[in-house]
This record gives sequence, C-alpha cells and structure tokens, in this order.
Amino acid sequence: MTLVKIASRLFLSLKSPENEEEFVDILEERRLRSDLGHALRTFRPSPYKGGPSCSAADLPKIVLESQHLRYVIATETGASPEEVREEASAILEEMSQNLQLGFIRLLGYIFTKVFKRLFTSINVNMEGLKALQQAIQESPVILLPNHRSYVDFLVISYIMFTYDIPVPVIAAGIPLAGMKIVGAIIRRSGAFFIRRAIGSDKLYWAVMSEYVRTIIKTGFAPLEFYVEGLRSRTLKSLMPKLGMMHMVLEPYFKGEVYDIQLVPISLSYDRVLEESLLALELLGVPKLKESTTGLLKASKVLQDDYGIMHVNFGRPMSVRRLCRGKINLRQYNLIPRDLPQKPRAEAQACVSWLAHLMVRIQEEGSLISPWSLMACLLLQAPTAVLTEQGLPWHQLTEKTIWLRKLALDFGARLNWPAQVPDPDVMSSAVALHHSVVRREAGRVYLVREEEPERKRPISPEEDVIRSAAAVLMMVSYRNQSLHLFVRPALLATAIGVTKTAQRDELFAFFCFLRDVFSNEFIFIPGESSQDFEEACVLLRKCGAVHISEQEVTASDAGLEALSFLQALLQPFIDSYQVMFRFLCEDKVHVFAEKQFLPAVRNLATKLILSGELHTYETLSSDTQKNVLSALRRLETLAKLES
Ligand SMILES: CCCCCCCCCCCCCCCC(=O)SCCNC(=O)CCNC(=O)[C@H](O)C(C)(C)COP(=O)(O)OP(=O)(O)OC[C@H]1O[C@@H](n2cnc3c(N)ncnc32)[C@H](O)[C@@H]1OP(=O)(O)O
Ligand SMILES: O=C(CO)COP(=O)(O)O
Repeated sequence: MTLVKIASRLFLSLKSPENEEEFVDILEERRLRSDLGHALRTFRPSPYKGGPSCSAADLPKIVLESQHLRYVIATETGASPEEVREEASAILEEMSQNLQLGFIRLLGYIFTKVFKRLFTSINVNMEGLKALQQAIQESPVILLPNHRSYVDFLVISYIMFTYDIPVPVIAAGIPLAGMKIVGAIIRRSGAFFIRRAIGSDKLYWAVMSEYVRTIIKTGFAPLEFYVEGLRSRTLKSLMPKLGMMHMVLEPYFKGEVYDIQLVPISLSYDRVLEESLLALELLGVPKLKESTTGLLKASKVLQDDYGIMHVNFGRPMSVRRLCRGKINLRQYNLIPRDLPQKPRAEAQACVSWLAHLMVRIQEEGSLISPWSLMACLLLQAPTAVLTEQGLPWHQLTEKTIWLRKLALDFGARLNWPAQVPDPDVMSSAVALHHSVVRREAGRVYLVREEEPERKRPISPEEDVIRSAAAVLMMVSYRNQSLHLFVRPALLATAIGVTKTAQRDELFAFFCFLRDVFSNEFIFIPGESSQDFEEACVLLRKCGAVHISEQEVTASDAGLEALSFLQALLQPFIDSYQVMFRFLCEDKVHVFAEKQFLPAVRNLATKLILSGELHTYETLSSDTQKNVLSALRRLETLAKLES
C-alpha cells in the first residue's frame, strides 16, 4: 500500500469531535422511570427470518439426530454406538442453554439497580445499535465483544433487551455452570457452557460444533462469544482463540447459509470492577473459583464508583465479503458436508486473519480515557511515584495535555469531556482511581495496599510484590491505550536503536520487533508493510519524522514524541531481556512452565532490589507466558509432551 493510500485510510478513520458518533447514556432514562416498568416492558424484537424455527429444547434433539453426529457416533471406536450416543447426549445436557424471557426480565430488574449504583453512565453508540438491529433481520449474527470484566456479557444482553433486539445466546466457560442457583439462572438467560480446553476430544468437538452450527442455521438467536477466550488480566487485547471462530464460520464455508454478519463490540471502562484481583492473579495469586458465595462476598464492590462505561457496537461485517479471495469454497463441495473435518491450513489461515481483524476493530472502537493517558506518563516516572518524592501535579497535567494532542494526531477516540475544564477532568480521573493513586500537597503518589497487622516486619522481597501489585494496576490502565501507540513506538525504537535513516533497514528492524512482540500486541498476520507505513504516516503527522522515498529521519521538533514512544515500549524490552538472560545464563535446557514462572519472578525481584531493573512488569505472569509463546513461535523453544 502506498503512503498516499495509507494516509487517506487514516484520514478517513480519524474522527473529528463533530462527526464523532453519538453516544447515549442508557441509564439516564432508567434513573427517571420505574425499574419494574423496564423489566416488564413489552419486548418485541424483529428476529432473523421473522423468528426461530425451533425452541431451545429442540436444539439438542436436532443436534443428536444430525447426520454429522450420527456419523461420528457410528465411527467412534472403543465403545458401542449406544454408549457414544449417551455420552453425546450428556455433553449436550451439560452444554445447552435454555433462554427464557422471564429470566431476562428478572435479571433486567436486578441489573438496572446494580448498574445505576456502579456507573455514572453507560454510553452506547446508537448508530451501531441500529445497524445491528437491521443486520439481525437479514443474516445470522455473531457478536464479538472484547473481554475485560464479568460485566461485559451482562451489559450487552441488557442493552439488547432494552432496545428490543433479540437477546443473544452466549458461549460461557463451564465453571460458571457450577455456581449454585446462578449457573441455572444464567443458563436460562442464554448461556451455553463449553469446556475451556477441548484438545483432541473428537466427540466433544463434533457435539459443540454441531450445536453452534444448528443455532446459526436455524437462526435461533444472535450468538455471542469472547474470541479472546478469557478476561484480559492486563486490559490489553489477547491473541484470539480460533476454535469457536472456526465453528461459527463453518456454516458459511459449507454453503449452509448465504452470509453471516460479524459484529465486533468494544467495551471501555473508566475503572474495572476486578482491577485489584486481576493484578494479584498476574503476581501468582490463584483466581478465586467461581461460586455463588464468592459472588455474594464480592457485593462490596457495589459501594464504590466505577465512572463511565462505553459500549461501541461496530458495523456488522459480511463474512461473504471479507472472505472473498481468501478461501476457496469449492473445496468444501468435494467432501460431504456432514463428515467431520479438522480445519485445513487455508481455512485456519483465513479464520486466524478474521479473528485478528476482529480484535483490531475492537481496539479501534474502544474509547481512551484521560486516566489511561495519565497512567502512560506516571509509569514513565516509576521512581518518583513509588517513593516519597512523588510526581509534581503540574508536571503530570501539562504532559497529559501534550499527550492528548499526540493521541488525537494518532486518531484516538478520546473520552475527554469538552465542556469540563481540563484540570477538573484530570482531577476527577485521579479521584476515581483513589485505589491506585493519591494526590497530596501538589504531588501524585502510587497507593500501595495497606498491610494487615503482622508480627514480623515485611521482607524486602514482599515489599517488591506489594509495589508490583500497585504498579500492575496502573499498567493495566496504561495498556488501554497501547494499541494506539504501538506501531509508531516500534518505529521510534527502530530509529533509536539502529541510528539509521535508511527506510529498508528501519523496516527490517521494525519487522524484527513486530515479530518478537506478536504475542504481546495484536498485529494482523501478513500485514507488516501496512503496519510500517501506518507508523511512518503517524510519526510524520505529529512532526516527529521527515519521510522521503529512501529515508525516515527524526526531526528535532519530534524528539519529545519519539522518546515518549520509546519509553512506552521499554518495559517490554526490559522484561523480555531478563527472561532471555534467565534462559541463557542458567543454561536451562528443559524446564516446566510451573518452575519457570516463579524462577523468573525471583530473578526479577532480585534485580529490582539491586536497582538493576526498574520495571515491575517482568513480574507479571502474562508477560512471562507471552515470552514463552513468542520463543515457541520463533522455534527457539519447543514444548515437550509430558
Ligand atoms: C436484561 C439482562 C440480561 C442479563 C443476561 C445475562 C446473560 C448471562 C450469560 C452469561 C454468559 C457468560 C459468558 C462468559 C464468557 C466466558 O466464559 S469466555 C470463555 C469461554 N469462551 C471461549 O473460550 C471462546 C473462545 N475459545 C475458543 O474459541 C477455543 O478455541 C475453544 C473452542 C474453547 C477450544 O479451546 P482449545 O481446546 O484450547 O482449542 P484450540 O487451541 O482452539 O484448538 C485445539 C486443537 O483442536 C483443533 N480443532 C479446531 N477446530 C476443530 C474441530 N472443529 N474439530 C477438531 N479439531 C479442531 C485445532 O486445530 C487445534 O489443533 P492443534 O493446532 O493443537 O493441532
Ligand atoms: O471468561 C470468563 C467469564 O467471563 C471466566 O474466565 P476468566 O476468569 O479466566 O476470565
């Protein structure tokens, strides 16, 4: 793609405040009218083909009688067909949803109360919602939200119910089914339960894919699933999982439906309910098992304020159009539709491309808060904010205003209220995040959790982990805007490290970094040139570089932007280097992942205590796992079967 094309693509996607889509606060009306009236409202959605051709109870029967499952049952070895059929039937019983409007109304009533308590507003883009309403009448629709909180799926169903749109069925991890009473309620609210790792269980793949296929073919309801596979503990997008994505596309690949519409949804939180739990999990504290008692205990979160939430419904995207030229559908005619097939390489590549594209669109649709920009800057002064020194408030606010301009130059969708004076916007961001920072005597400090009374003094190692918990919470808010800066940051780093202006040399180094960090940030496979061009255009737009046919030269006026961007990537570079050093120095040849994580954590703690390492992100299990995945992808490490 040429520079001109990239520039016009970016220009088109940059939205000025005037043509920014209108968001409507769906809680406003709820604060004025009766909650019960909302729950009992007439619900008249316009579904696909005028209504589903079967009930929730029919679905498992249709699946069990399908040619596909009959074939799998007949050919499964090691047990009699009756036994296999019984097993398939048990899987379906465990999996099936039983969507009922009465339960949606019940939850609608409860969540109106909960949401009004938690959030100042829940802002939804009405144009996106209208487009969804239309798409649902025309094709099977797949909803693809990003996953940051347990609130995600509640709020989406709530919006659909409020706006008379058919309520979705949702793929949920099986542990949720085990919650007393709650499991049964969410099953009746549209959740169908899937195992988190299926591996090579052929019968399970067959039952699950046939169940999903039947929902799509019969137009039972829109189908929602979380392509990232779990809540991102870092608030950064996760590499998409491909199993479910392949299943939902298969009816189109096999010609069973004319088209399917994919709807990426971006949920952006000012403040995430689970913020401290997620940070602790990253430091190795085990996740609390999903349970009803746990849920009740967590009700203390209701006492706090979580600011504004934005839900951006992306425009429905036709799979038919997206896949044109990407996959040869004739191949599917050569094999009977009902024979089970492991996805072929071409299909896998197409599914992977689409899944990455959806995550990128989720990123582009998300709104960046002033607090996220402030977190980027606070983390670039870790020593000041972690010690009594603190960061001067005026320095933070001046730099944040500068960063807002850079973010807007890069096309950010900012959630920065125009009608409120800038200092007030930043002050209220700090007040909202009282669990992370405190402003005192004109300076800003990181808040470390109060230590419970203890008999012995805290050890230096424990103190590092305490600081790390606070830093990782702040890191997650910085991460909400990383997708905006990452491409120019890779180029800024390439310029800083190589000290060359030669475009081809910079491109080679850019690709190297992009490759190493492909598990850390979302890059669409095969689009490294587009990413490089985008980085060039953005750096030129903010005046950081001059660009000619052969050269990319840093400009004096752009040093501030280049050094900010380089500093943004530095914690990742430092963390990866510590782990590479661990693997090389210790001559570790074979190790278990379970040993690797604590061993790296120990090394990083020592380095932090000795002053050699300044980034607490090295302690995060997410970064550690990403390094292992990257090294496996680059074939530097291999996973041995245990
Ligand atoms: C008004 C108010 C209303 C309120 C109303 C409330 C509503 C209340 C609802 C609650 C709702 C909760 C919602 C929670 C939200 C979550 O719980 S999110 C967590 C659950 N969801 C997901 O995980 C979805 C995304 N995950 C996936 O797509 C994963 O791929 C799967 C399907 C789980 C499988 O994972 P996996 O076993 O790790 O498999 P994966 O790595 O994809 O592939 C493994 C192998 O199988 C192969 N394979 C792939 N496809 C196939 C195939 N079809 N056949 C055979 N082999 C295959 C792969 O090629 C791969 O082979 P290798 O490459 O290893 O050789
Ligand atoms: O995704 C889930 C339900 O939202 C549960 O899984 P995690 O707790 O791993 O995010």
